[in-house]
Amino acid sequence: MYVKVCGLRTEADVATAVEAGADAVGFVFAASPRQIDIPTAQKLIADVPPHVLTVGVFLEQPAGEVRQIATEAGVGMIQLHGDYPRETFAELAGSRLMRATTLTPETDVTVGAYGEEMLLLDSPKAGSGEQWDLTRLTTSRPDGPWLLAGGLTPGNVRAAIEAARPWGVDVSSGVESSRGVKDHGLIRTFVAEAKRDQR
Ligand SMILES: O=C(O)c1ccccc1NCC(=O)[C@H](O)[C@H](O)COP(=O)(O)O
Repeated sequence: MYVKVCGLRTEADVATAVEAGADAVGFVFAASPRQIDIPTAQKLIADVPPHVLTVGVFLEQPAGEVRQIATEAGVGMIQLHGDYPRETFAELAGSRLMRATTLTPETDVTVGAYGEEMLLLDSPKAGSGEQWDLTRLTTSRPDGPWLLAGGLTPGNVRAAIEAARPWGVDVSSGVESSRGVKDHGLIRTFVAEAKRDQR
């Protein structure tokens, strides 16, 4: 099970996620209590070993701004939230991309449909800690490298994996003690639970 821990803001957050066995770590550049600036991101990313993917998170920011921040910060992948058209993905081609979207009857759930390498199915309010109805996956479900997000916690991630059978999971709110503040014990428990029976 691929595990991404998102919204990291401190060296201790990064060290904890890496030591816990996270496969990817996320840094938020969108307006958010979790937002970090480029110099901080550069410093944190320098501490991430090469086997762990670094992901920059953006929400409805223009492609030029996304490219500039991602390049300066040195992230390995760009995660795009919002109503980005295929043209924006084409503009950012050359970077590794993750398309973050909600699941509606109209959602194209084919991984790569927009040129992305990974797909993230999230709640309508990204980073809110709100869960969504996983039974919607019975009529339409992706295949390949797709991550489930939205209100996952150490306590519900196993059940969510069994219900949705994702390729990976992504968490932010569920491993925080308060909004934007990571709880290192929760990060360790979340990663262990998500990867349980698979090590
Ligand atoms: O975290 C934010 O504040 C945020 C703001 C704007 C766009 C995306 C944002 N976060 C994305 C993520 O952290 C994850 O990909 C995911 O949505 C986590 O959801 P949750 O575990 O429910 O917080």
